[in-house]
Order: sequence, then C-alpha cells, then structure tokens
Amino acid sequence: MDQQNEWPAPYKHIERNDFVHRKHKKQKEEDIAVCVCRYDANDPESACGGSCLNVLTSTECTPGYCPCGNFCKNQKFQKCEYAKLQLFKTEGRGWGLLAAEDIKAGQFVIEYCGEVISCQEAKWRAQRYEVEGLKDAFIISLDAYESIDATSKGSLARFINHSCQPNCETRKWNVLGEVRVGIFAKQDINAGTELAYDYNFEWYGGAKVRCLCGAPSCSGFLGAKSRGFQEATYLWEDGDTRYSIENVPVYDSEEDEPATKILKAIVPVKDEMMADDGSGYLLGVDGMEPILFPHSQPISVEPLNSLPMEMDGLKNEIPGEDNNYSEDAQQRLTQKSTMISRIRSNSACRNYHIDSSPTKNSAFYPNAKSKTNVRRQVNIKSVTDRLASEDACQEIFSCEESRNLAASQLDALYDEIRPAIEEHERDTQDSVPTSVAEKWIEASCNKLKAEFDLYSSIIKNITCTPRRAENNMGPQGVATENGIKLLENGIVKSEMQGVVSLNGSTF
Ligand SMILES: C[S@@+](CC[C@H](N)C(=O)[O-])C[C@H]1O[C@@H](n2cnc3c(N)ncnc32)[C@H](O)[C@@H]1O
Repeated sequence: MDQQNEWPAPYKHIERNDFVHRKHKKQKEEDIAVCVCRYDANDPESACGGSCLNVLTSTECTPGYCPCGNFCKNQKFQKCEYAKLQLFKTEGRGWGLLAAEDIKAGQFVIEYCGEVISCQEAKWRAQRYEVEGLKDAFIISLDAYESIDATSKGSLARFINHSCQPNCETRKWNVLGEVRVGIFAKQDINAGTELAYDYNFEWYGGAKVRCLCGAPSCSGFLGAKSRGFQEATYLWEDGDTRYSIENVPVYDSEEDEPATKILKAIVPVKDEMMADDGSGYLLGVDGMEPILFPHSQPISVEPLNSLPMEMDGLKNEIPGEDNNYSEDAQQRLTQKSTMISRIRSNSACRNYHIDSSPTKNSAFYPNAKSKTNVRRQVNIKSVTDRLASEDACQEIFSCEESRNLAASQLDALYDEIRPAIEEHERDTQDSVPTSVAEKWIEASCNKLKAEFDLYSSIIKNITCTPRRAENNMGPQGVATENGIKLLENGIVKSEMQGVVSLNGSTF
C-alpha cells in the first residue's frame, strides 16, 4: 500500500480552535455564568452534574468562579475530556473513527476543532479545495457567521464520517464566551463501533458526494439537506471511482453480512502519533491516551446500529411571508430605526444580540425577505387639529415630546455603544456584553413606553373629548395623512349628534 493510502493526508493536530479572522474572545467577568452547585463528597453528581444550571444551558463553568472548584465536572471541552478513540481505514469512505472504549449515551466524545473562519472564507475555501481536487471536506458551520475548517488543522473529530442513521450528534456549547462544537453520543456505543454523525446542516463540502453509510433510510448524498450542499455546483468526474458503490462490499442478505466487519486499522503507538513528519505537520493525535489495540493487529469494527433516522431540528430563521406592509412603507424606514430593530436573547450564549444590520440575513439567504418593523408614523398635528379641547391637545403634545426625547436618547445611546456593537459584529457577530445590552434594553423600553403613552393619549382624547367643527376637519371621519382611521359609523356619527359612543355606552 502506498504512503497515500497508508496514512491520512498530513494535517496539524490541534485541541483548541485556531482563530484565523479574529482574536479569541476574552470572557468578561460580568458575562461569566456562575452556577449554584455545592460539592458533596458523597454525591459525585453534586459537582456540576446533570442538574447544574450551566450544564442545562450548555455552558461550561469558568475555572476560578465555579463554587465546586477543582471538583467541577462541567469543564469537559476545556480539559479535553475525550473518549478513547481509534482511527481506522474504512471501505470506500476513507478514514474513520471508532470508539476504543464503551461510550454512554449523552457522553461528550470529542471536540470538533479546526480553524475558525468567516462563512465567506468558508465558501472560498470550499471552492478552492474542490478546484485542488480534495475529496474529503472538513468544513462545518459554527453559527450563521462562522465555520470551522479542519482541513489543515484539526482534532481527531475531523475523521468522523457521516451516517444517515448516526450514533453521534454535534452540539454547540458556550465555553469561556466562545461557541464550540462537540460530538456527543446519541446512544450507548460499544467499543469497536464506528462513530458517525449526520452532516446535514453542518456540511460545507463543495462537492456532492454519494453517501455510503449503508443505512436503509440513506438520503443518497452527503449533506443533502444542508445550505452548503444546495449552493454547490458539482460536476461528477468520470474517472472518480472513489465513492462509487462498486468499491463497497455488497451483501445480499443479512446472513451474508458478517456480524462484525474486519477492517484495516491504523494503530499507531503514541510516539508515532506525535512524530513530526518533517513537513511542519504533526500526524495524528498528541495528547491522547495510548491506543488500546496492539500495533498492526486487525480489529473488529461493529457496523453502525440501525436506528430510525432522526432529522436535525435546525430551523433557519428565514423571515416569513407575513409582512403586511407595502414596499413603499418599508422604503420609508431609516437605517437607524431598523438598526435598533431586534434584541434577542441567545440561550446558548447567555448574551444578547443587538442586530445593527437588518440586511445581514439576505447575504446568506438571498431569496429571503427581510422582516422589518415598519410602524406607521402618526401625524400628531393632524390629530390635534381635529380636537376642540386645548387641554387634550396639550396632553398629546406633551406625550409627543416625551416620545421624541426617549427616541433621541435611544439614538444617542446607539452612537455611544456602536463601537462595542461593531466590535462584536466583527468578532462574533453574535453577542455584546450584558452591560451594553442592559442599557440598550432600558432605553428601548423607555421609548416603547413613551410611544404607548402617546398613542393611548391620542385614542383617549379622540374618543372622549369634543372635536372641532366639521368644516375645520378633513374628509369626514378619516384622517388620511396620518394613518389613523377614525371610526366612521360609531364615534364620529355619535359625536355629530353631540354624544360619544364608547363600547356601546352612550355618554
Ligand atoms: C470530515 S471527512 C471524514 C474523514 C474522511 N473519511 C477522511 O478520510 O479523512 C468527510 C469526508 O469523508 C467522506 N465521507 C464521510 N462520510 C461518508 C459517507 N457516508 N459516504 C461517503 N463518503 C463519506 C467524504 O469524502 C467526506 O467529504
């Protein structure tokens, strides 16, 4: 067997993500989530087990802040608490990874490490790799804005193949303020079983690759449901037989199929794994426990269990069709008003997202319509022109003044915190410090309250105070230019009779 088949293509083994387009974030003290666990020597679960508040929100405890100190069990990414794993050569799917010990359902298996790059860079790289003829794709999506590329730097997780009936899954965790991707067991996995997860929605391979997972419900291609896959333009090359079905043993019936498949395993000893091949790359798995299997001895690999396929539940938040406003109305939006459109809490990160770029989504979903908060502006003067009561007009003007003040305070705050927002947009695009978000929320609430007071005052005074004489008003019952439609048959008609009808009562 030549060198190319004997070893995987060289790559640098890392156990921490390498940030290529930005710096690693420094977690701010105010953003550290501290749990309320207390270590109890008689109960190992007490030190940040399944009921730890941080575990429940997929957040690792921060060393030095966790009340359980060194007993804390919720620092698995940070401490690289991986399962024992074994690299092996599959039939037809290149290299794969198998469990070298029994793994429990839910157990953290390994982190998917690589270079953290922007999604744009991921697209470029995927195209470049395809042009360069790389058959294996190692880019997975981290979030809407970033991807992890394990092509030239990565952890052993880069060798985990895809299955449409996987025994593992990816989960995102917040570790010291950064989102990291872990491979977790979906079920109990016996030693010797190949590990696999469903690449759908994670897949950023440029090329369409026929799936050889062998599952009865196989979708046919890798990542057939993912975004990267749909954008790919791939021409199947005639000579490309690597992933052809012919290369895979076919069993006519269950009796024909051996209970365990003997596969060629690569069983490097630790020194070999860490050996520098002189090219600047380290082959294999430094930092791992020595592999259990003796050198060159064939190992038995259990086929993946045939479980019903579980579809990834990922929902793309593509704005829907529920926009009741006209194109004109949308165009009237100023950029600033749309900048302050949305603050959403991010349960995985416990931070807040201040969306200053409403058009951002469209870059990723070119066909998606952006959902903007269009609000009709009320022409206050046109309303007060219709009211005979000076007090009513004064009340509305005063509410309007408060609303304007709150709006300008929000604008000023935006200018003040824009550097922080923009820094985080560039860095993670996903979060800003809690203190910034809190200020923002407070100012937004003040503005909303002021708006509410203003509109309440308008409605109250329109319905409960006398109007000016009809010849001083616009078309009867309809204030066309301000978007408020006065009730034609109820209030106005009653008012002309000298009474105002409210909820069916006559005053
Ligand atoms: C993340 S790598 C996995 C490790 C890879 N097998 C190797 O040898 O380095 C993903 C690549 O493995 C191959 N692969 C993974 N799962 C596969 C499957 N179910 N069927 C066919 N090829 C698969 C594809 O070439 C894919 O681009």
